[in-house]
Amino acid sequence: MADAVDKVADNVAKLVLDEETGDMVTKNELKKRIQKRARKAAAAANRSNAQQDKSSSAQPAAKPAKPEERVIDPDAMFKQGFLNEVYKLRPSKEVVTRFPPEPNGYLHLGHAKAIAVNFGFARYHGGRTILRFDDTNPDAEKGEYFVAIEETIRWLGFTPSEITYASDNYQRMYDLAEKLIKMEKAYVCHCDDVETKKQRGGEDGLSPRYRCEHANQDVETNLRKFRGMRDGEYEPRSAWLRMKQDIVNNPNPQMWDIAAYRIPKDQEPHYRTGTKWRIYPTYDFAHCLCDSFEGITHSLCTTEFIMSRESYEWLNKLLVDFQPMQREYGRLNLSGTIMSKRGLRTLIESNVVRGWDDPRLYTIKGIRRRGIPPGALLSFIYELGVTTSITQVSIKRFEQSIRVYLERTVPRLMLVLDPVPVVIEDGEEQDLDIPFSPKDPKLGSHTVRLTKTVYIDRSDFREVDSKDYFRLAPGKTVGLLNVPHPIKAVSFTKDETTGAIKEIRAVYDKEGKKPKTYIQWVPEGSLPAEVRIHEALFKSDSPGSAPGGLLSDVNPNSETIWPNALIETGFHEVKRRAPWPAAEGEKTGEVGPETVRFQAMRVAYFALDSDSTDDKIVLNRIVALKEDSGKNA
Ligand SMILES: Nc1ncnc2c1ncn2[C@@H]1O[C@H](COP(=O)(O)OP(=O)(O)OP(=O)(O)O)[C@@H](O)[C@H]1O
Ligand SMILES: NC(=O)CC[C@H](N)C(=O)O
Repeated sequence: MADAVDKVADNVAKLVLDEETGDMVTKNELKKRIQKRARKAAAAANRSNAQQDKSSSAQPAAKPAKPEERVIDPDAMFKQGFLNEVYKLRPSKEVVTRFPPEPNGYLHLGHAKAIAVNFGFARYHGGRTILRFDDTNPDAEKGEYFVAIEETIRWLGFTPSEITYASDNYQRMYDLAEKLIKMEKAYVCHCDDVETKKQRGGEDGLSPRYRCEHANQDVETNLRKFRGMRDGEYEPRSAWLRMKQDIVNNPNPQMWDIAAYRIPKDQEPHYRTGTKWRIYPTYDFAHCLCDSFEGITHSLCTTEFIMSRESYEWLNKLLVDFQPMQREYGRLNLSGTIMSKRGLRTLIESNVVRGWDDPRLYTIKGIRRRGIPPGALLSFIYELGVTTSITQVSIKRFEQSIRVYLERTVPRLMLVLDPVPVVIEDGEEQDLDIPFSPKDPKLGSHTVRLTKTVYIDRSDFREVDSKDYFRLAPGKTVGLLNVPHPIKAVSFTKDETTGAIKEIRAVYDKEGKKPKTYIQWVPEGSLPAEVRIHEALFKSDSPGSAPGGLLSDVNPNSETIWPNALIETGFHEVKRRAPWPAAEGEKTGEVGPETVRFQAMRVAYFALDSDSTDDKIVLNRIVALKEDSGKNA
C-alpha cells in the first residue's frame, strides 16, 4: 500500500490546473482540452470572420511566462532607467534619502512605491533613509498614524536610519523665516482667498498678475507682524507670511508669492509641540529646509511636485548651505478602487467595509490583513519599475503578480467550501503522507487520515451526468487528490425539504481507466472554518468619479461568506510554521495571523483573518488561483 501511496503523491505532483474549469487534471488531459478549445475557438472565429479579413484572429495568444521564469530582480529599477539617471546626476558617496509622509491617515499601495523607491535607492547605493514625519498640519494629524506608518515601513522590510519630525525644526525654521523677511524676500499678507486668486490671474488665470500692497511693507513692519502672528495677535487665517518670489513675470505658479507660514483655522494642539506654536510652516517652506537640515542628497517625490522644484531650490539657495536635489517619479495608481483618505473615510463611516484594514481596501493595513506578503507587494512594485510617467494598473494585474509570488512560496492544503459527505462503501482507513508542495520537497509533508467518509465540495457533484462534465456523478469516476484509487458514485440522498444533496455513496474504481479529473476532499475530523471570499469592492473602473457618487458604485456582492467550510488538520502545522514565506519584514518580531498562508488546492490562496480565535478559524481569500473566480465548468 505504501508504494501505491508514493505513486499517488508522484502522480499528484504531475497534475495541473485547468484554468478554465478549475479541474486538476493530467498534463495530457489538459493538452487535449486546450487543443479542443482552440479548435472550437478557431471555428467560431472563422464563422465570425467569414466576411472579414481573417488574419487578425489567427494570431496565437502569447504564452504567459512560467512563474519561476518571472522572478524579479529587486535592484533592476536602480541599475537602469530613471533612478539610475537620477543617481548619475549626483553620484554621492553617502546617499541619504527620506520618506516623508504626512501623519494624517494610513498608508496605501501608492505609498508602498514611495517607500520602495526611497529606501531601495539608498540601500542600493549603500546609503540610508530617514523616516521624516511631515507634521506641519496639526488640524489633521493624530498619534495613531505616526505609530501605524512606522510599523508599515518595518513590515515592508525597511529600517529607517533615523526617525525625525518636521516639528523638531520649528524654532530653526521660524528663525529662517525672520531671516527671509530681513532679506526682503518675505512679507506678511492679509489678503483673503478671493483677492489672492485675483492676484494670480483670476478664475481663468488669464488676467494680468499683480502684487498686493502688503508686498511693499518694510522689513520692520513685516517682522512686527510676523512676531504678532506667532504671539497670537491675529485671528486664524487673517495674516500669512508670503515668500516674495516673482508673481508677475515667472510662468510657474509655484513662484507666485506662495505661503510660507499660516495660522491654522482649528488651532488643534500639535501632537508633539502641543500649544507652543500658533503658526505653522507650509509644506513649501518646510520640506526643502528639512531636506537640507538632514543632509538629504536625493529628495525623491512624485511628479505633482515638478513645479515645486523651482521654489524648493529658490528657498534653499537663499537660506541654507547644503543643497539637496529634488527629482520626481510617476505615482502608482490602481484603477477600480480608491486610495484617497476622504473616500476611504466615507466607506468606513457608511459601514461598507469593516475598517481601515478591510481586505477589500488598498490601504497597506488592508493588503496586509488580506494576507498579501510584504515580499509579494514589493515584487509587484519592482516588476512595474519606475519612470516619470504615472503608472496606472488594474487590480487584475496586481493580483496576477501576487498569485505568481504565492505559487512559489506557500504550502498546499485541501479545503472544501461547501462540504457534502461521500461514504466510500469499500473504503478502509489509512494514513496518507501528503507533501505541502508538489514541486518543492523542502516544504515537507504531513499526514492526512483517509477516512471511510470524506467530504467533497457540493459543486463537484452532479445528479445528472453529461459528456462534457468530468467530476463526480452517478456512475462516473473521479480522482480524489492524493488518494490511490479513484471513486465512482453509486447513489445519493437528498434533503426532502430543500432538495439539497445530503449524502453521496461511492465505491473505489480500482480496475477502470485513470480518471481525467481529480478533486479535493477532506476527511472526517477536519477543522470547521468560516471562509470569506472578496471580490472587487466597486463596479466601475473609476469609482472616484462615478456619476452617482462613490457609494453608488459599491459592488453589493463584494463579500461572500462560506460559514461551514472544512479544512484538513494539516492546517495546524501550517499555522505553527508561519510566516509563509519567511521574507523580510515578517522574519523577525511578532507575526500576525495573516502570515498563515496556503494554497487551498482547486479553490484559492488563503490567509488567516484577525477575526479568528482559538476556537474559530476565519480565512480570507488572498487571490483566486486564476484570473476569473468562477470555476465551474
Ligand atoms: N500613489 C502614490 N504613488 C507613489 N508615491 C506616492 C503616492 N501617494 C503618495 N506618495 C508619496 O508618498 C510620500 C508620503 O506621502 P504623504 O503621506 O505625504 O502623501 P499624500 O500625497 O498626502 O498621500 P494621499 O493623499 O494619497 O494619502 C510622498 O513622497 C508622496 O509623494
Ligand atoms: N516631497 C514629497 O515627497 C511630498 C511629501 C509630502 N508629505 C506630501 O505629500 O505632501
